[in-house]
Amino acid sequence: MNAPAGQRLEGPGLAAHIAQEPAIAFRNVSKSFADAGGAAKVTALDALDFAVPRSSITCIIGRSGAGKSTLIRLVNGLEKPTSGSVIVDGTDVSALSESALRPVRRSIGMIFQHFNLLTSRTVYDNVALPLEIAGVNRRAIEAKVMPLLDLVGLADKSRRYPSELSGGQKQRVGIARALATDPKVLLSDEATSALDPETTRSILGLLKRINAELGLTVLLITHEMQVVKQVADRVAVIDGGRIVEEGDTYSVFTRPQHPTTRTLLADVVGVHLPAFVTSRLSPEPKPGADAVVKVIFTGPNATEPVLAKLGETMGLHLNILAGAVDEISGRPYGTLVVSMDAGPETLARARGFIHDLGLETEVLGYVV
Ligand SMILES: Nc1ncnc2c1ncn2[C@@H]1O[C@H](COP(=O)(O)OP(=O)(O)OP(=O)(O)O)[C@@H](O)[C@H]1O
Repeated sequence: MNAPAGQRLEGPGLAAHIAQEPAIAFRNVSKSFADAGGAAKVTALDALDFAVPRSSITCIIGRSGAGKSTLIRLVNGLEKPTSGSVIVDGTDVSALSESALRPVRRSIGMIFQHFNLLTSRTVYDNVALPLEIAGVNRRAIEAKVMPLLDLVGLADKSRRYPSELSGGQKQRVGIARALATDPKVLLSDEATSALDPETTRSILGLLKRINAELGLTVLLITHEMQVVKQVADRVAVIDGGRIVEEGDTYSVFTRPQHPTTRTLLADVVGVHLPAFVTSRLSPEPKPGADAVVKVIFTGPNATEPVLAKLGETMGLHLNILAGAVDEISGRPYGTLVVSMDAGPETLARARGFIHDLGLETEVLGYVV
């Protein structure tokens, strides 16, 4: 974003202006590779525009081969775009030479699926490594490394070697190392994919804490939708090298628009109907059939009093078929599937009654 014409920004105005700029911006970025035979081209990213807001935790999701790794590798300059520019914290990294990239890379931390720790170095020495490379003196390194090990909960393991640590502990070392050079941006390439669900939760908790305490921007790529649900403020869906949908995690997860998003999120959010219901479900109303209705609540309001009231007021017989309460980005999302013995008119009135109480409904079909 440029300063308004004729206006020079300084002091608080400049600070506010910088704060509004995204931490990372892809501007019309394309990236193609020669295929294995070298004859044809593979388009990994296709005129992609995308921005990662400052201090957000943003997740990129997409099918295998959609372009996720290429996108993240462009951020720290491991790849150069074929065209377009990649701006990180105000610097166009795509325009920099390898030597000019070196100091910029210090402001971009990265964590990996397989941790990438040096096995011959202790925990302390792994975290110290980027500082040694940057020429920081021994005393300053110590002043930096010990608080970082404290932050990630490994102060008592500083003299251990990676082989003596669990997967979660290794990733904590990876995070401490990534933070050693005070980055503005932390990139994560499937950093929890090799961890069990409980360890994943604790690593995500740590990333959230770091994001909140240090105001660090976190950009993650992952194929684990549970990770996105737990940690991301924002989510972007990449398909065929383009961002096809993006928004706050709650909106994207509860109202996915693009077919790829719908496919990726199928079975991730809300209830799953038992097979004995789905096998009998028909899309058209039939005489004597019950309507199967999904009732959705997105706030703290529960469905049960609503359904009790509905049954009482309209004299309907309701059967609960399935129900679940999810947490997406820290907010509850509840779904309850009921069948009701209602013809078209009564069904419309029942849905109106539920809507008036602030809940949403969707007719899934009809069962005899
Ligand atoms: N160095 C390369 N040489 C040739 N083709 C490449 C190269 N890197 C990526 N590609 C191709 O670019 C496309 C996008 O790859 P990318 O690795 O970015 O996808 P991805 O979404 O990260 O996939 P996955 O989830 O499987 O890791 C794929 O078709 C891939 O084969």
